[in-house]
Amino acid sequence: MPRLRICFILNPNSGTNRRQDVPALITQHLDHDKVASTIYRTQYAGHAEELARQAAAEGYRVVVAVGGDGTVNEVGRGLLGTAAALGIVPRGSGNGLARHLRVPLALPAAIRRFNAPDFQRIDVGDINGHPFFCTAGLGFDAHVSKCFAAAGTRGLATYVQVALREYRTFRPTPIQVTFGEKELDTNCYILAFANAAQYGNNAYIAPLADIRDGLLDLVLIDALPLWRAVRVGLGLALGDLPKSGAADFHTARQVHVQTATPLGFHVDGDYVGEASAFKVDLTPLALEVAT
Ligand SMILES: Nc1ncnc2c1ncn2[C@@H]1O[C@H](COP(=O)(O)OP(=O)(O)OP(=O)(O)O)[C@@H](O)[C@H]1O
Repeated sequence: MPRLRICFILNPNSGTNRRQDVPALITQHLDHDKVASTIYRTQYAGHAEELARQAAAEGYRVVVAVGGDGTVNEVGRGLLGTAAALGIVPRGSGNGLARHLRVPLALPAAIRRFNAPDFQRIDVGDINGHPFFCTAGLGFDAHVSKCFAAAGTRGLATYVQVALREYRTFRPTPIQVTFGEKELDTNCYILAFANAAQYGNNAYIAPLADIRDGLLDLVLIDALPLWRAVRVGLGLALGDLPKSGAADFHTARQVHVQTATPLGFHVDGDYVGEASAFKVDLTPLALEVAT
């Protein structure tokens, strides 16, 4: 049997547990009779996408993102349209896609999975030309991801701190949302597009989202008074937001959004920028993953 060729793409800056020596763990936990592996290290933001595309062109069957959802997004983007499958060694602070795909969070166990991986395909979302694999969103979640990036420290505690601080001043924006036969004139506090069920850290924004159903789960929160903010927080933690009545849920393959004033958006937790028109769609089963 020829050995499975795997390329690991390591973001040296990701996550809160940077001290773990990933190359040593790969040497220790891969079965080198079954797997031939290489490690590429990213040198700048965006580099993982280029390295992933290069690894796919070099014939690697699996290209593994070693990092958080930002690195997973870059590697996934680089692999779209190629014959290589995406793997994940989760080393971020949220690890939304890894958690959704039930990749072990402990690095040795995650690495050992590549000795005999399972292959499956997942849907891929796109917002204004930016692919996403886990979630994208407009409004408060995007605003918090922008402030979080500027916060200097990572992790859930910083995220919650930033969200609580920004909650005091963030205001909703009037929007028009069109999908299928529906047209909603509403306000956007948060409009999330979920391919996977969670933002990361087991915060379940769309607990019923199926990453293989050919549909995005839309989660709309038009206003967030304190009572509802508490219920949304609980719903994220308990995974019962759809039952809570604190958010509206829809499913769609394609969505158009017009906003009264420019609104920030994120893909997979990384802030992208502002726009006042959004086209969001989903391509079914567009990416192969190895888990
Ligand atoms: N060598 C590098 N130098 C600077 N930035 C990098 C480098 N490699 C990758 N990046 C950028 O770092 C960003 C954050 O990485 P990543 O998401 O993997 O880690 P994280 O932010 O700690 O995890 P999480 O997204 O789970 O919070 C990525 O979007 C990527 O663009």
